[in-house]
Amino acid sequence: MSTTAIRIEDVNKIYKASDGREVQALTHIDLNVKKSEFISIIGPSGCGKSTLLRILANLDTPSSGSITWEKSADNIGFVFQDATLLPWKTVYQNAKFPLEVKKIETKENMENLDKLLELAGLKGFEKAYPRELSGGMRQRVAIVRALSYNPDVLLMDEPFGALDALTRDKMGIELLRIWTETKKTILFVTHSISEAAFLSDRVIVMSPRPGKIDEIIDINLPHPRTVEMKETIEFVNYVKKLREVLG
Ligand SMILES: Nc1ncnc2c1ncn2[C@@H]1O[C@H](COP(=O)(O)OP(=O)(O)OP(=O)(O)O)[C@@H](O)[C@H]1O
Repeated sequence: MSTTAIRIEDVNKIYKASDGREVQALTHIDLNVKKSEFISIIGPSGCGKSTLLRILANLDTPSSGSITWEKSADNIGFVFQDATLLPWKTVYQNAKFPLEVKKIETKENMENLDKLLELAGLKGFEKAYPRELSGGMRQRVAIVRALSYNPDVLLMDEPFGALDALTRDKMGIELLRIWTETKKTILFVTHSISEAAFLSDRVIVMSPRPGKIDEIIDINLPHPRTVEMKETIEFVNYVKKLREVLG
């Protein structure tokens, strides 16, 4: 039986806009995220996807409701749309930066970092600088960096949004490979219905603001997932269903 990694209960978020107006960004969000589950979150612009991720990352607080972590709320990795690498540091230095900051450059962590760089196809590029990398490679460094301290949960906010369609497809496959190897719990925000269907165990569909969960769709496609699967009736039907729910 799968255990719960994060329990989100009746989370609401109201922002105070600069003109004094109140903006209800999230309303009654209830969700049990299972351990090692891949969840995507889709919904129209402004429905609160990033807000939910920011609250989970402890970068913001809910106005009401609660979030309960199976382990520690500190044990999370965050990947944003832009890789946000430090331009003056090499691939290796960027990837190990959190270990340096947290002062946990142990033998085990350094070995794990080497494994992750290999898994992400970055072996041989350790000494390269971000400006010498493609967008996809930069994003892979950001993913390795987020995984370097072995977080249980990875929060990803449109991580492939700035990539071209082909690179984006490849990155999806890479991410699934890393996910299968590392068994992380992943929450993944995307604007792409097809990407959500392809990557996920479950897709959370949110309604327009004030964001609430409209529907949760289980994606029962086998693993490992391949690009060819996108041509199957099952996959096309999932995409159709998600599009219908989004309205
Ligand atoms: N710091 C803030 N102060 C006031 N309002 C905010 C703040 N952050 C977000 N909002 C509002 O909350 C709502 C949800 O924003 P959020 O960025 O979470 O949406 P989103 O679904 O991630 O959007 P997108 O898909 O466009 O990235 C929006 O109406 C936004 O204007």
